[in-house]
Amino acid sequence: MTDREPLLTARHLRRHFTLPRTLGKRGPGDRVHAVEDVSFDVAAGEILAIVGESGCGKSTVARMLAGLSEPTAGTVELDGRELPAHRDGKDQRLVQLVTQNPRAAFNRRRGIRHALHQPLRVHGLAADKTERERLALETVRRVGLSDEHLDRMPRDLSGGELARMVLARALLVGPRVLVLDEPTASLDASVKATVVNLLLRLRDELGLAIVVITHEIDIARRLADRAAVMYLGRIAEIGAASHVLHTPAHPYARMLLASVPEPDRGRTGPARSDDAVSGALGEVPSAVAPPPGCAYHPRCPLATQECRTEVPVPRLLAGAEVACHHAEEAEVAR
Ligand SMILES: Nc1ncnc2c1ncn2[C@@H]1O[C@H](COP(=O)(O)OP(=O)(O)OP(=O)(O)O)[C@@H](O)[C@H]1O
Repeated sequence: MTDREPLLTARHLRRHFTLPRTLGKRGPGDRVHAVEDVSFDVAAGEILAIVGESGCGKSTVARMLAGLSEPTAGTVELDGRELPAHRDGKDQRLVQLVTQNPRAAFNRRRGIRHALHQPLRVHGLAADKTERERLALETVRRVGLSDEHLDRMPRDLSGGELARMVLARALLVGPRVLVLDEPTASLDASVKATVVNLLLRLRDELGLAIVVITHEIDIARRLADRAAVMYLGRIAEIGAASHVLHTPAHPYARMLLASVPEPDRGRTGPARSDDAVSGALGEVPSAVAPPPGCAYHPRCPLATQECRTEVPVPRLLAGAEVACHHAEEAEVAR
């Protein structure tokens, strides 16, 4: 892994949301700290999974990577070049975000052919209709669908076919990075497996850098080369997926993985809902007033005075970067 060349780099990303005024008065807690100082990189031909409970900031990171949400601070770079927060033209095409609900991604009144020709037209990527059709056909075949799927309406496609079609539409414009927000959440187990295999193939065939946002630990384990665990807007632990998703050092990552039920630990079981995982873990503090020091300290069995006041700086430990003052003790306790 030493010769990994970063393709996409997130540097000190931060995103705060100012809540609307209520009763004409602003209190001290009027800002949601959705993302706080998040840094990572992804190489070409690599899949990074970002996992964590609902509300930890995963989707906000995804939107900033794709240029759909302006960072409060920090930058997104591609091949060492900073991408503008508001993107157009080629910059817009390079990082493609595919969001959770594939059915909502298509205009239900227009056919699939129109949905696939449209981005080619908008970005001026084909000389004429014949060229658009050729590129559309090539791409639907790449995702394992056939020519006749182009003639259908979105309502005529199954959930799995739609999930593959949204990927086709994202691929059409020639991205170097795919950001997938919960790509398998709405699918049943056998279709999940098809999508996982497709993503692994696309990573290898096209050399894409892929960021997968998911609360399904089992899916992350099957897909990811590297993984990051987020908690209340920050990365708790990041490193090789074989380490982070199996034997993490951060006490939060360990608790998150321990909460994954038995079926999820197998290969084919249904994923557990995010709410169910959160219930097992106890209550997450509010992102409006995150705890000082290590945000996890109120729930952490290893917390000391230092944790209550000092934000832990990520440290390299046994193959992963761990943001915990007591990561070594957690390692020993395993
Ligand atoms: N537009 C917004 N305005 C105000 N708060 C927001 C906005 N978008 C997100 N948030 C808040 O930011 C925090 C992070 O949200 P985000 O959707 O990124 O988390 P997530 O980990 O993707 O959760 P989920 O899996 O439930 O989507 C949450 O507290 C959320 O309520």
